[in-house]
Amino acid sequence: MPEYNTLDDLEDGQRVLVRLDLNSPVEDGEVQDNNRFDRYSETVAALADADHKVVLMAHQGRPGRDDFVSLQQHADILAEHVGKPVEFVADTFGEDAIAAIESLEAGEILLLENTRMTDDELPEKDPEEHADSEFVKTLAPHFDAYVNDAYSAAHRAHASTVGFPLVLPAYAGLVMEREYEYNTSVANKEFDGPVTMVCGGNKSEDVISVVNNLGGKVDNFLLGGLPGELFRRAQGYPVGHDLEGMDLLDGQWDETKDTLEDLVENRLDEFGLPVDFAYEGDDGDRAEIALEDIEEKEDAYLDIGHDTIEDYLPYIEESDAVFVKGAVGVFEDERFADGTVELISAIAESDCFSVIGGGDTARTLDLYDIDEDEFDHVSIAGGAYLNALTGKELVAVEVLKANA
Ligand SMILES: Nc1ncnc2c1ncn2[C@@H]1O[C@H](COP(=O)(O)OP(=O)(O)OP(=O)(O)O)[C@@H](O)[C@H]1O
Ligand SMILES: O=C(O)[C@H](O)COP(=O)(O)O
Repeated sequence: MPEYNTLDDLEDGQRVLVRLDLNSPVEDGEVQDNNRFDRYSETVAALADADHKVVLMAHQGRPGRDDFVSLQQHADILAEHVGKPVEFVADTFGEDAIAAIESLEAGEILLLENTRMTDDELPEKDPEEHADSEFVKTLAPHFDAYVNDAYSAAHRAHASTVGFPLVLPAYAGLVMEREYEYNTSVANKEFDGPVTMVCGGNKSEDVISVVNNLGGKVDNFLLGGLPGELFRRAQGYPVGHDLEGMDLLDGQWDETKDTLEDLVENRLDEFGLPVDFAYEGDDGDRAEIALEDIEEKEDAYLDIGHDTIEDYLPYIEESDAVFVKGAVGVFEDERFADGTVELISAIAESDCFSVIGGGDTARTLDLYDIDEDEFDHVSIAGGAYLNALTGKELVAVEVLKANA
């Protein structure tokens, strides 16, 4: 029984305001199609098919950054995925927006302008304060219901995520429902056999947070990416140093050194750590070096090596549940994708319960043609996925629950 209202509780034929998370990569001003559009098209189509007047809100980028652009292109991309027109109005809650909302017929879809283009959306505030903003007070009377499907923005207390559910009957959308159920499963579900988590990426803080919060739930943490190097550095190996002109590892080392040293001293039996690394050889090809042969760091290590992959595979094969947080190498470059692709493929082949995240890592499936259906869940969230894994509440989900 869900702890919040879902689309099953929503009567047909209403005026529905829907919060999506269409935040996407923008390259040279062009919004890049990605799996968020595909996922959201299901919710949007379901609402349109139920004869609702469907008005969508979403954000793109952050003010001051290059990716802070209009949602005009998002409307066109979404329309392709939904298979129906998606109107766009370049206004958030002014006269043009209201006119466009009021002229909508049952089953039609309208996307409003980037929510972060109104000052009322940011910064983080209490739901009550957001509910009292002009943005919420102006738009809400034009609707019968609010649907939040923006799971990946559910850790943000913004007007569009926490203000509207205080003044309108609120429902979780299809993406929200599925993400919430699966991403909290490592914290809330019981598994009969071993539970393994593959942790990589480029943020050691994220991995420390996962390791500290899930010690009792996860039996094996298989480490790669930057955290893999820094855990080895904490044991005294000369890895995890920045090369000239880079600033990824040494800064993180300064911030996390004490915690990492404590973890490798006291909880070593929970960790799988790299025994070899891949780097770019003189000819530009992938080269590998064993940890024990590294005398002094001379190269940037961009993937776990094949001996490490072989060490890790049995853990995956023997687990009842496997979760992924972060890629174990720079998978965007084919030369350094072996670790990530081989581990994720092994999860796909196993019949264990499996969840793949976060935002960057899920792209591996698209890039290397790995079928999403092989996993129980592939998350499209980054920060919200991390919060859910580590048992932290998501403010927008809590507001939905309070409104149920
Ligand atoms: N050894 C490495 N050196 C540098 N970058 C690495 C290394 N291993 C993995 N990465 C990079 O880490 C990135 C993914 O890291 P991140 O921690 O952001 O994971 P994520 O959870 O998938 O994403 P997000 O939290 O942004 O949603 C990838 O883009 C990958 O290229
Ligand atoms: O893409 C995301 O992870 C979400 O949309 C959150 O974006 P934000 O970190 O800019 O709030």
